[in-house]
Amino acid sequence: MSAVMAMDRLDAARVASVLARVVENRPRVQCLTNTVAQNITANMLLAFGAIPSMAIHVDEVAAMAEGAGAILINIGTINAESELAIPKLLEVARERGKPLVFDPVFVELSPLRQHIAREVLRLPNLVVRGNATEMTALAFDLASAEGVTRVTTGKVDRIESGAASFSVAHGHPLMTKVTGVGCAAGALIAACCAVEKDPAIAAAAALTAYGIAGEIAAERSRGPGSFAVELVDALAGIDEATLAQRMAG
Ligand SMILES: Nc1ncnc2c1ncn2[C@@H]1O[C@H](COP(=O)(O)OP(=O)(O)O)[C@@H](O)[C@H]1O
Ligand SMILES: Cc1ncsc1CCOP(=O)(O)O
Ligand SMILES: [Mg+2]
Repeated sequence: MSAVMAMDRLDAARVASVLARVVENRPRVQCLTNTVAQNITANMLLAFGAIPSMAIHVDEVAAMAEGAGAILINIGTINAESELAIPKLLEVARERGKPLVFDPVFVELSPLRQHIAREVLRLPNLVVRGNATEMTALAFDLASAEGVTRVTTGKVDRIESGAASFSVAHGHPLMTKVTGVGCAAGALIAACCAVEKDPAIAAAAALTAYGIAGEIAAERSRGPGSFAVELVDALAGIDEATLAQRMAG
C-alpha cells in the first residue's frame, strides 16, 4: 500500500456553496494579525463577503471575539502586548467552540514564535495555515495536536485532517510577490470555517476561490503592484460559473 494518502478535490458546486454561505451570513472574522498584513487581510475579507475586525487590545480582544464567527491568530509581528492577547482568544475559542485559524509566520526563525505556537497548538480542533517552511518546522508538534487541520500552502495547497485531505492546484506565482497574501489566506479560511463545519472543506473552498482569483488577477495585471489590486477585484467577482470553468481544466 502506498504511504502517500490520495487527496481529493472539491467540485465547483461544493466550493460555490461554501462561498454563498459566506455572502449570505457575512461572518465577522476577529483577526489578531501582523501590522504588515492588516490592510490586505481586511480588504480580502470584504471582497469575500465577510466582515473584518482587527482589534488587538489585550483588554478587548475577548469581547470582540465572542460575537465573531471565527478567529484568526497570526504571529507575524508579535509583540509584548499581542502575545498577552493570544490566551484571551484561545479561551473564547475553547469556551464557545469557535473556529480558530492559526498562522505561524516565520515560526522557524525564533524560539519565542516556537513557544507561542506550542501554546496555541494545545487548543483542540485548530486549523493551522502556513507555508511549507513553517509547517515543516512545526511538523513534530502538529503530529500530536488534537483534531488539527493542517493547511500547507504553495504552488499546490495541501489540506489534511483526520477525516479528509484535499489538494488545490490553483494560484499564480505573483501571489508570492505581494506581502500579506498568505496571511489573508488564513483569514479567508477562517471566514469559511464560520459557515462550514468541516474545516478541511472550508479550507479547500477558500483556497480554491483564492487561487482562481490569483489566476484571473495575473491575467489582468502588469506586475506585483497592480496584481494586489486585481486580486481584490477578482476575489470579489468569483462566481460558480467562473469556478466551474477554471476547475474544469
Ligand atoms: N508558486 C505558486 N503558484 C501558485 N500559487 C501559489 C504559489 N505559491 C503560493 N501560492 C499561493 O499563494 C497563497 C499564499 O501562499 P504562500 O506563498 O505559501 O504563503 P506565505 O505568503 O505565508 O508564504 C496561497 O493561496 C497559495 O496557493
Ligand atoms: C513581511 C512580514 N514580516 C513580518 S509579518 C510579514 C508579512 C508576511 O506575510 P505573508 O506571509 O502573507 O507573505
Ligand atoms: Mg505567511
